[in-house]
Amino acid sequence: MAKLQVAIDLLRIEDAIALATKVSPYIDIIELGTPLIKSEGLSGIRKMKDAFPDKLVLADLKTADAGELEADMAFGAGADYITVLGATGDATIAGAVKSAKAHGKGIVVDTIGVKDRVKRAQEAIALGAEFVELHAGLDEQAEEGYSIQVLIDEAARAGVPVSIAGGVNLGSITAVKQSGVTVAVAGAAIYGAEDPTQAAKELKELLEA
Ligand SMILES: O=C(CO)[C@H](O)[C@H](O)COP(=O)(O)O
Repeated sequence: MAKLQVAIDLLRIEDAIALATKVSPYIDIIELGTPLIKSEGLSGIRKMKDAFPDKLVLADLKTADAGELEADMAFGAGADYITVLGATGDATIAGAVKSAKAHGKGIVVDTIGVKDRVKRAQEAIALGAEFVELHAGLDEQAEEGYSIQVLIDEAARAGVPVSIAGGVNLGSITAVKQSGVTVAVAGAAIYGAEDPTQAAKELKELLEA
């Protein structure tokens, strides 16, 4: 069964925890988005984990260098997963994986900006990542002609554990699920919904259908 991850792209940890409180019954992984971490720092990760000790907490660090050090910092603050950029070198991914193994946690490699996402996903799993995020970021989503279908097609042929992020919503989540993903990531479809609790509930139901 695929997991549901909420990407919280808010700027204040109080707002993020309030949102997580509303949606957590339907969520497997709570993601602190990159802007939230830049705004609140490592203490934001600690506050979220303290508020939800039984949930998996993902810190979307998008680490580009010093993989082992940045992973140590976030795992020390309570993260269960961190993201490392697939666009960076293998040594950075390997360093973060070393830290994850030492802490009993996991690395997620984010393919944002990577030309051949499927090839890089396979390489990242070989390096020890737990799963790879096939990701079209907010800027790519805003480009004319963007369709999540590209990610869905890539997930179906990846042959390794992947998540999809970039426009997962009530209209797309069934196709996302059918592509065989390990995790479906929904940000705006939840935090931007009029009723985030209902949105999370419906997304979870479609994922489990
Ligand atoms: O990591 C991100 C941006 O870099 C977003 O959290 C991720 O893309 C979620 O997107 P959406 O709001 O479309 O679900």
